[in-house]
Amino acid sequence: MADQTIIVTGGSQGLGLELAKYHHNNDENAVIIILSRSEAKLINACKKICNNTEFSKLEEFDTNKTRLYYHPIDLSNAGKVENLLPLLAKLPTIQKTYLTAGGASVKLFRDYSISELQQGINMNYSSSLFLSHVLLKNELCKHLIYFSSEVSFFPFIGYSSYTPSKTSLKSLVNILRQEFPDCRLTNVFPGNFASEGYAEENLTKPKITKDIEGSSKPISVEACREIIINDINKGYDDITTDFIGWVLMACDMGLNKNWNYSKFWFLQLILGVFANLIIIPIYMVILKYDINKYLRKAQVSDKTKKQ
Ligand SMILES: NC(=O)C1=CN([C@@H]2O[C@H](COP(=O)(O)OP(=O)(O)OC[C@H]3O[C@@H](n4cnc5c(N)ncnc54)[C@H](OP(=O)(O)O)[C@@H]3O)[C@@H](O)[C@H]2O)C=CC1
Ligand SMILES: CCCCCCCCCCCCCCCC(=O)[C@@H](N)CO
Repeated sequence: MADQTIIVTGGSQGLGLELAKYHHNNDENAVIIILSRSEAKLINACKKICNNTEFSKLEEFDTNKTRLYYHPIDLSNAGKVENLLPLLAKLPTIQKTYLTAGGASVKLFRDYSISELQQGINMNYSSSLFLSHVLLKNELCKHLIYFSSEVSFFPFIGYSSYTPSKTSLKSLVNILRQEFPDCRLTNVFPGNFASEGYAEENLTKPKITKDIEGSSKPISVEACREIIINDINKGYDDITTDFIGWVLMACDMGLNKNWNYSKFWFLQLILGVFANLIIIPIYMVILKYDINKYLRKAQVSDKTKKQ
């Protein structure tokens, strides 16, 4: 019978669904719980995870019946997340919680509505913040896995509603590592991978953003999951999923960095010093030139549209 629990937020699609599927197939003594906002999407995801066999609502928890559960919730709603406590407290030991919920809407800052900016904070920061609080405060989970992004090492044009929240997550994890030394806290910084969310963000992504992030070619969701699980199993806690992500992490020096948490960290240290001295200053000059050229062009086409 199942004697442990694995929770996946954002488990209704993309990487979250893939992680839930992986653990459902590979950890036979684990209860899997997926959380996200849309009940219809969650039910669909459960069908994919268990090949249309048994699954149930979290309120009807009974390990004799099934080990796959779903629970629709907006994780950016602090009150609703706090009300999860009685449901979480009666589960078998929570071994892992993947805080995968999140997503990007990618545009120029001036093109967002105020509510889109609010959504960016809700989806990418609050949705992980509040659940972390409930789990850590009540000592309910042994290992939390956060999903930031490579962009948290390098903020650039197009991601203004997203990057600041992902950088906040990175900062939060560094603080929590100090306060909760007995709980394992992993921070994943993925590069592009081909999820449903990625396909959608590409519909509005400005050309300049596509050009800058070109070196992070999208990998498949399965490949991304494999890298993350392998690295977690090897004991790494700051994880990137492609080469450029590893380089950007190396460039992101400072008091926050837990150097020995990442792969080939000593090489990162040397590269970081060298890049901060020479490569980055040159790259920033070129980047500024490219962005200004793009903005001038965008302005010209705006004006012609208005005429
Ligand atoms: N794809 C990529 O290239 C990259 C992705 N990432 C990050 O990795 C994570 C997974 O990405 P990906 O698989 O692309 O994501 P998707 O956009 O494909 O899926 C996002 C998931 O999060 C859920 N979700 C969103 N907001 C909330 C909320 N407020 N409460 C509860 N659930 C919510 C969605 O379900 P519902 O709509 O039903 O709520 C959905 O299940 C995200 O955090 C993303 O920012 C990082 C770097 C690159
Ligand atoms: C030494 C200096 C070199 C600088 C090179 C700069 C390359 C930048 C690559 C950034 C890739 C970002 C991928 C993650 C995007 C993401 O999180 C979204 N797709 C979310 O869905």
